[in-house]
Amino acid sequence: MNKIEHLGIAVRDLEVSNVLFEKLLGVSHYKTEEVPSEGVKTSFFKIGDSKIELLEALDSDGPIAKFLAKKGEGIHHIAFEVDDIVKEIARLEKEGFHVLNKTPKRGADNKLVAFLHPKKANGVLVELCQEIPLHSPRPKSTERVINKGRE
Ligand SMILES: CC[C@@H](C(=O)O)C(=O)SCCNC(=O)CCNC(=O)[C@H](O)C(C)(C)COP(=O)(O)OP(=O)(O)OC[C@H]1O[C@@H](n2cnc3c(N)ncnc32)[C@H](O)[C@@H]1OP(=O)(O)O
Ligand SMILES: [Co+2]
Repeated sequence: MNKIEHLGIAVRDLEVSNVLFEKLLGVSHYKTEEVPSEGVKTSFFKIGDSKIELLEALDSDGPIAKFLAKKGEGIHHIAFEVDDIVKEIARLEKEGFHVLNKTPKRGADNKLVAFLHPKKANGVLVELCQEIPLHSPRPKSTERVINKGRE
């Protein structure tokens, strides 16, 4: 694994939390993106080499809606950047982790992602992220780039 790619934070109202995090971090979010397959609407902040992903539930039965109902707002997952997600999935399965999706899926911010169950990771939901090469087809998720200058 290379580094922490982002921290995912579950929030009830993305617009309200965007304002809060803009005040906290002193920067604006650089994009919002819906990922309907995960039942989420996200916004991303970048400070230095670190990223924060805010996650609002798009529907009432997705992972964020369930998390908010059980635990309330707060840190939902930690995401690690990897170079080869397929290799990492195989390695982590051998190490005894419970990989929730053995085939990587499209995540937000141009990533392929896979998740490890918190029950086998000290109560932490872990996301693996691999950057999708630029020449790949666009993700199916809808994307609204706020700061086009970054792309
Ligand atoms: C935007 C795309 C992507 C990106 O590119 O960054 C994302 O970040 S998407 C983020 C949302 N998607 C996911 O979280 C997908 C992976 N998660 C899951 O598959 C499920 O949430 C789960 C982890 C398997 C749990 O689902 P389920 O078993 O249906 O829910 P329960 O509420 O019954 O929980 C069981 C058990 O696990 C504990 N739990 C649940 N979520 C978390 C969490 N985020 N962190 C720590 N623990 C968690 C929950 O409390 C239950 O524990 P017990 O009550 O002790 O049984
Ligand atoms: Co994430």
